[in-house]
Amino acid sequence: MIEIEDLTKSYDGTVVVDHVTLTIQPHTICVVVGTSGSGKTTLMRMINKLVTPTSGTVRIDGQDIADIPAYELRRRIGYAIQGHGLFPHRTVGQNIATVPKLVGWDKARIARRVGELMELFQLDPGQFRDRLPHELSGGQQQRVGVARALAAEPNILLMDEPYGALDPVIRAKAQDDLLAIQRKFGTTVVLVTHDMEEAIHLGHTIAVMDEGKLLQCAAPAEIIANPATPFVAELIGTSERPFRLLSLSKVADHIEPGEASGEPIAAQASLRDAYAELLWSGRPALPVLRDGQIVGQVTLDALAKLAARPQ
Ligand SMILES: Nc1ncnc2c1ncn2[C@@H]1O[C@H](COP(=O)(O)OP(=O)(O)OP(=O)(O)O)[C@@H](O)[C@H]1O
Repeated sequence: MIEIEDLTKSYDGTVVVDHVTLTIQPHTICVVVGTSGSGKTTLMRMINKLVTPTSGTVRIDGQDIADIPAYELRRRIGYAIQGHGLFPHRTVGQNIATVPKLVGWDKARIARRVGELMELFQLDPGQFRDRLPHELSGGQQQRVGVARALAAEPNILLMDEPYGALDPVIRAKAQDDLLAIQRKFGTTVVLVTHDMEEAIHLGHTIAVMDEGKLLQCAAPAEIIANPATPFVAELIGTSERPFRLLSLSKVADHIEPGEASGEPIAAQASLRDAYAELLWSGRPALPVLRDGQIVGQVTLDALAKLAARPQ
């Protein structure tokens, strides 16, 4: 658990993080959103001591980080940043091995871990281990950046705009990779982004910041239904609210009996995708496909009810 209590950072008298109190539960993803300059990165960097707070405390599993040496924090907390921050003259293998080497793992264990992570991120070790970062695509570099952050098996991962530079298709894939990895390892993730869509897709909780202050921290559905301030409502995008609600659920959870006609939709698709397909194809219902079988239908009527303002 990460407990941030009354945390403030000022530079030359200008407050950039303003008395923020926030608890991040273990094994969850907390996404920090807000406009540019609202203090998101500064807040996150106080968790791994890259920035020293002016006042307030951060506790990790009950321990004040002021009492934890920086090298130990670096092992416990992975850090992935926009632009990947890879060392340009080190190979992919050497980049991923950075922290395990720092903390003194033996060679065989490091080699095993590098291989395991490369497989996990679908980078064939035979093909990619000895390449330099500039010999990779942007999406591959991004995966190496996250693999490097996870190398020493940290139980906390901090990510600062990790997908900012990726095109939408690769970005969606990278987000799904993160969700799968987070589920597999139970890592506690704090992720900073400008993108509300990304926050809703990834976050168990969303923390909204403006001018250094934390305006609201809640589950996505709660933030959409009950934004705490007009600024939070604006950030969600008033006209987007129904679609954002639909994007939170899967078709699998809203299958009805009955036989619809035409192209089926996958049970794993989001309701938002189903809604788009219903409108686009002009059908009142879509057959739902799970494990190669049609298992029922998803209907326009049901989606319209789900997208309506929560009572
Ligand atoms: N080392 C520093 N010295 C002085 N001011 C700083 C320093 N680091 C950050 N700031 C200021 O603190 C404020 C918050 O910066 P921060 O990077 O935390 O915002 P952010 O929400 O992450 O922004 P962005 O989304 O643009 O990255 C900004 O006004 C920035 O100029």
